[in-house]
Amino acid sequence: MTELARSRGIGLHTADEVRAAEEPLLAATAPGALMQRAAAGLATVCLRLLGDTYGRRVALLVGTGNNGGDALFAGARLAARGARVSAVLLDAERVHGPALAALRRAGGRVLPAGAAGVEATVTRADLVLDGMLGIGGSGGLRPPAARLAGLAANGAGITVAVDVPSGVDASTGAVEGAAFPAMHTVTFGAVKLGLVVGEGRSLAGQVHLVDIGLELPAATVRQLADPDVAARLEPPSAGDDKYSQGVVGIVAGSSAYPGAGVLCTGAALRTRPGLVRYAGTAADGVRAAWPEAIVTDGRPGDAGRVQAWVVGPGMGTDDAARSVLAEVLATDLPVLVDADALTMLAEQPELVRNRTAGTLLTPHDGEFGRFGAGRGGVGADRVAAARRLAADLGCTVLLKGDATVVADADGTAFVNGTGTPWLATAGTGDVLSGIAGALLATGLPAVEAGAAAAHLHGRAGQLAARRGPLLAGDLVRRLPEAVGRVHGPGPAGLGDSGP
Ligand SMILES: NC(=O)C1=CN([C@@H]2O[C@H](COP(=O)(O)OP(=O)(O)OC[C@H]3O[C@@H](n4cnc5c(N)ncnc54)[C@H](OP(=O)(O)O)[C@@H]3O)[C@@H](O)[C@H]2O)[C@@H](O)CC1
Ligand SMILES: [K+]
Repeated sequence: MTELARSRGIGLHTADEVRAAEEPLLAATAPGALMQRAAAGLATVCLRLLGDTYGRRVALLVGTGNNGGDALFAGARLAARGARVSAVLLDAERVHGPALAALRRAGGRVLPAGAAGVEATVTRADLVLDGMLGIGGSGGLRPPAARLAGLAANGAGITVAVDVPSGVDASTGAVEGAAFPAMHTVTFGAVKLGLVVGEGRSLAGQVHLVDIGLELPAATVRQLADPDVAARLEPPSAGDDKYSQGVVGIVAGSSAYPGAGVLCTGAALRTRPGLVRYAGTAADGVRAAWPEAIVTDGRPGDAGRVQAWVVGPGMGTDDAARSVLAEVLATDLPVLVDADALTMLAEQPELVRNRTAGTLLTPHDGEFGRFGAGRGGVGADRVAAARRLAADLGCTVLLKGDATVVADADGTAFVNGTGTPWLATAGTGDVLSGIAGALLATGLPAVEAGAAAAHLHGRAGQLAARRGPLLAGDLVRRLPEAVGRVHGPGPAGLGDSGP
């Protein structure tokens, strides 16, 4: 097995996939055994978070399904360790009976959601466990559940979601109205896709996976970790020269606005310093900033041989820009299309439909909406949106966001896990394009190059944000450290310990 095949990242699964995997396991195990595994794992995480359990106040928010059962059984385990546990029931008539009995046996207190003491119970708890809704939830939280989520948000305790924060769609991360704001989510059997994408990402907090013995099909959506990205960044070998490490050509910026060309070229150089070529009207600015680049103010065809192109950031949308875009897309090389080039491409999508080499489009939500398949906007399901545009154009789509999604025309997708809100800054997209273009030139398939680039970009952002507000140029400066970070400290134990 190759290094790349081994480093496939963490699988992310939908609620339907988890349900399908649960069925045979439920049939093959004793009744209630899976719930006991879930509750034991949940209680272990809560014990770790609480530290000393004796006398600590724990509030359970309990819904009508098995998610509530998990919370009650875990609460019984915490009560047995000396915690003062109170269960707030959304519906006292419909609650997991054996789990409620277990909590009562362990000395837990039970009160209905409408009782007078609920507000104090939830807001003064040291830990609030959200067992209102799991993968069986749908639509926005109903009012009693929404009220409890609000109390937990205003309380002082550690907030822990059981399987999924209530109100978050487990498969898409979408939220309609209120949701439980979790500092931690303890999830069972598989990491649900909705915990890492869309609004779900910030509501889930830190995700803890408890193994309950589920056997899932190979995931079609994955998240790369540092070692997975390292496996995609082949370091130069002894026999390499400046041409053999992958040469990227950059078409970005303009004479009036050279910044995008400078940032994009710099990011490519800092990712794969072997050789970067630049062709465009920001040539003077790029030459001054990056004497290491080979620069021409001519057309792409004048730049010399490259293995991949980046086209678009800050290049404008005039006739000259349109003709340059058409020239680059007519090559049989991988091309990354960003910013102004996306605006032009949305008017002429046929330019990419029949390309044989990889094409990586990197839209933000606004640019996404300009394409036919993107009309109506990205919507609540960001993975489905990226897949839709990729399938329509036969391309790879990197949809930027808090958790960037990269999807291929065949449905293979990655959700990025690194980054910081500080990345929402002018010019950071130009940097991402330079990184991804440099990786495309090394021969990585577009979906892999996009996923690895998003990860590196987020890591560079995290490193830069340690010093406060970041500028796009700070990302470029931090890229070598981000590359070093994903490779790890190495055998000698030297290197930056990271953020
Ligand atoms: N299966 C297994 O082996 C294992 C499963 N496990 C656990 O089970 C969980 C799945 O359990 P589940 O299927 O019982 O569904 P669950 O998420 O508890 O919710 C269903 C209830 O919610 C209600 N409801 C729905 N929408 C709502 C809304 N918007 N606002 C308010 N209420 C709403 C709905 O009510 P109804 O619509 O019927 O009135 C229904 O009664 C899973 O996430 C994991 O924690 C683990 O123990 C491991 C083993
Ligand atoms: K929950």
